[in-house]
Amino acid sequence: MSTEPKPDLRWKRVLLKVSGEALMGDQGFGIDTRTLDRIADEVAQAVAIGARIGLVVGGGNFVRGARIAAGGVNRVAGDHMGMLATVMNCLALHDALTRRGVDARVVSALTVPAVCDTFTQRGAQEHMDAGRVVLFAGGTGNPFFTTDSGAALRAAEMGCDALLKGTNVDGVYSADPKRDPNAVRYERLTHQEVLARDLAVMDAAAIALARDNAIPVIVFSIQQPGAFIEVLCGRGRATIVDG
Ligand SMILES: Nc1ncnc2c1ncn2[C@@H]1O[C@H](COP(=O)(O)OP(=O)(O)O)[C@@H](O)[C@H]1O
Ligand SMILES: O=c1ccn([C@@H]2O[C@H](COP(=O)(O)OP(=O)(O)O)[C@@H](O)[C@H]2O)c(=O)[nH]1
Repeated sequence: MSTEPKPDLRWKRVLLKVSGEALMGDQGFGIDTRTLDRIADEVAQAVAIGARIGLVVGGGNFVRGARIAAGGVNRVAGDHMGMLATVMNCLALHDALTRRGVDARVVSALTVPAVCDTFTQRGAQEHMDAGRVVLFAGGTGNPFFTTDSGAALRAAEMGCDALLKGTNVDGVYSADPKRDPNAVRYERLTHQEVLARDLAVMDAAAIALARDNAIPVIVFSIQQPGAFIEVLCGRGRATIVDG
């Protein structure tokens, strides 16, 4: 048994949202297995230091309903495709976690019984309470929603201490930092400030749900190796949205 002292966790029961695009790594599409393995390593490390983890994975590395609809496909069909993309990402991450000996389950809001269990609040809660990593596939299970909203919903249902948004940027900025080189990064904001200033790092429905349930949202770069563990311990480069 390791004699290494375990670091103190600032957040013990968390919902980690990983954007689909983050899984692409440097590729333009799909899953980069090196990135997948690194994220699985970090989740395994978090479990080893005592964190309870629910995971919502996006699907933007494969399909976004709105983008498909812009090309003429029916929006609901496009959103169903997007939700199926989240199932694929969860299956990949589940496999990577299982290979590391982490006890994990995929539960989907969009029922695909041949490949994973169907989400129920009670079943998922039991898994989390037992220390299993729960991968929530299918977002909310409804078209016209996003996996950010799915993440806020599951964070509330699972009684999580915080919603950790692991994305491609290292926090919330005054404007989209990918478009505006003069955008300023914030250390701390309230949910209400994010909504009032229309800071588009997360959709408004997700921020409002987190606000209404007093769930802090922490935005950090999942691209940065080690950042997830740092954030779990209350350190590292991130924006905290709270209060
Ligand atoms: N005010 C902002 N602060 C930080 N990031 C922002 C902001 N506005 C827009 N973004 C964009 O939001 C993205 C993060 O959201 P995410 O859900 O991971 O990706 P997407 O919205 O493409 O699915 C970043 O890649 C960033 O370019
Ligand atoms: O509750 C949900 C969650 C997701 N989606 C669909 O799945 C796609 C992928 O999710 P998202 O865009 O949130 O993924 P991310 O941007 O995090 O990769 C979305 O574009 C939607 O088409 C949906 O219809 N309902």
